[in-house]
Amino acid sequence: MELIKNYINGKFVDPIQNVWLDNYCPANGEVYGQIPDSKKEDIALAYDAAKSAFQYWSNSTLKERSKILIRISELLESNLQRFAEAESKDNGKPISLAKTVDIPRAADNFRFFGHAITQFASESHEMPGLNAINYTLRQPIGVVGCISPWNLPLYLFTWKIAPALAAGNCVVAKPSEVTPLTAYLLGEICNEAGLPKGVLNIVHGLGNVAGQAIIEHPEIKAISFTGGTATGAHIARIAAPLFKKLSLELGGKNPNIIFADCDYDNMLETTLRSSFSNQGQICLCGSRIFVEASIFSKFKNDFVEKTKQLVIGHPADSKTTIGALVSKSHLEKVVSYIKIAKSEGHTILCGGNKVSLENYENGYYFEPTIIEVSSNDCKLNQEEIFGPIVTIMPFETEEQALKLANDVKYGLSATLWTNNLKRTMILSKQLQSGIVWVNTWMQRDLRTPFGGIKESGVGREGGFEALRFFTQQKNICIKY
Ligand SMILES: NC(=O)C1=CN([C@@H]2O[C@H](COP(=O)(O)OP(=O)(O)OC[C@H]3O[C@@H](n4cnc5c(N)ncnc54)[C@H](O)[C@@H]3O)[C@@H](O)[C@H]2O)C=CC1
Ligand SMILES: O=C(O)/C=C/C=C(\O)C(=O)O
Repeated sequence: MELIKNYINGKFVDPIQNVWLDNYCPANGEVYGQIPDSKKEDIALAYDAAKSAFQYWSNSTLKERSKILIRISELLESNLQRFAEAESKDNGKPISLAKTVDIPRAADNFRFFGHAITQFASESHEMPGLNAINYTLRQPIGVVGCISPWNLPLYLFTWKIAPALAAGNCVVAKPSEVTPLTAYLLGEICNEAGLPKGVLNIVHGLGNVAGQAIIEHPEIKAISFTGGTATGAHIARIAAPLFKKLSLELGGKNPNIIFADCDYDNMLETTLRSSFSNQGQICLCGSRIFVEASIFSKFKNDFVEKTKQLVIGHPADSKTTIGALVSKSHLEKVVSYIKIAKSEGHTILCGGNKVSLENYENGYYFEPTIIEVSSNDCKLNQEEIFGPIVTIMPFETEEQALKLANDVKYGLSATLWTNNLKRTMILSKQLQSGIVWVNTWMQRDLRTPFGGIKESGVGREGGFEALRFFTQQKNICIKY
């Protein structure tokens, strides 16, 4: 049994009320560990530790912060196999993905912000003729809250924590209760890297209990959250009257627009990934595929053919390309969309079923699924499924493609496949999303602003945007 503990003030501690939650393995549906069911008093303890550490950490040199963050990054890299195995076991994702994407990116997050903080600067404004100069300090906020989801557990957890720490804040963080394991292991790495006690505190537990206590805490003045749109809206309702800074990275229902003039083979390979990577559980997945009518039928056949070749298997098997969904309840949510698809009269081109793997019959496996829809105005195209289900639909004109792409409440990312420069420029400008990829997908440069518009969130993560979020400005005007 894997017993996960809270990491508070540099130590691993039991939850104060000694209440625990079961942790399930998606690959076989069995309980394999327990995690703290932390309450308000655990968050208060973590807050106190963070507050005590703030004086030292906020005054530490950039050199010290940078050195420790880079050391954490190195330790994650040298523990790659251990972390990848833990992530794969806890989340159900293929080990190959955890090893090549999740854990390397978590390490990159620390290294990137370890360097970025040494380059972060603020402005000064001289007032010619008035003998005055303004300079703007960018000061750490204090104790901040970081709440992350289950789909890219350590990747997204560290994407928040690293800039918060780099900017001189102390952190109370809560990973998803569904995937707590790598966040727990991170505590060990932080101690080994010499992160002073209390600077980072990791508390495990339910969203509506431990998470709620973070967002309600009157002295935690900034919240960085990634997760579902409904949860984001709830957090905003609580945090706004408490005047907290908020960064919300929420759901998506991203269009993947394919024109006939694209580089077809690259498009097909990438579309396979943008549809089904991580079992479709990435907020950036292109779940609505719109294809120019002249290549629709070829695309449909080729895409179905390729999808059928994906290997559904145990996450620990290196040949597996489609692992298990994260939880039983999420599997049931995904299954419910097949019923909806049938009731809405769509055509299931492939997939659509749960999979019973030999020896792992209780695991949460589901076939990668392609559904042909005839309208964008249906639940399948309007609601975030967040699983291995994509829809395809033909379009005739650029204008129609744009209208279909934008006709949704979300606005996180969009992918465009074309070699027409003018079309690229016009559509990229008009697509309602925070991120547009042209002839690529999920090509990430950590310096760029990352986030969505509409119901996909507010605020931007990444690069200096994240460092700006985790600092507050103070303008000082000096007359001489
Ligand atoms: N990266 C993304 O965009 C994600 C989107 N989702 C979407 O959201 C749907 C629901 O998934 P959930 O696991 O329920 O996501 P969620 O949004 O409830 O969970 C994300 C994080 O928020 C925490 N949380 C939940 N309620 C909270 C509260 N009241 N106060 C503070 N923290 C709270 C959770 O414990 C978790 O750490 C998914 O089916 C998917 O459509 C889910 C996870 C990630
Ligand atoms: O690459 C990133 O920074 C983020 C990727 C994915 C998500 O944020 C998500 O799936 O929530």
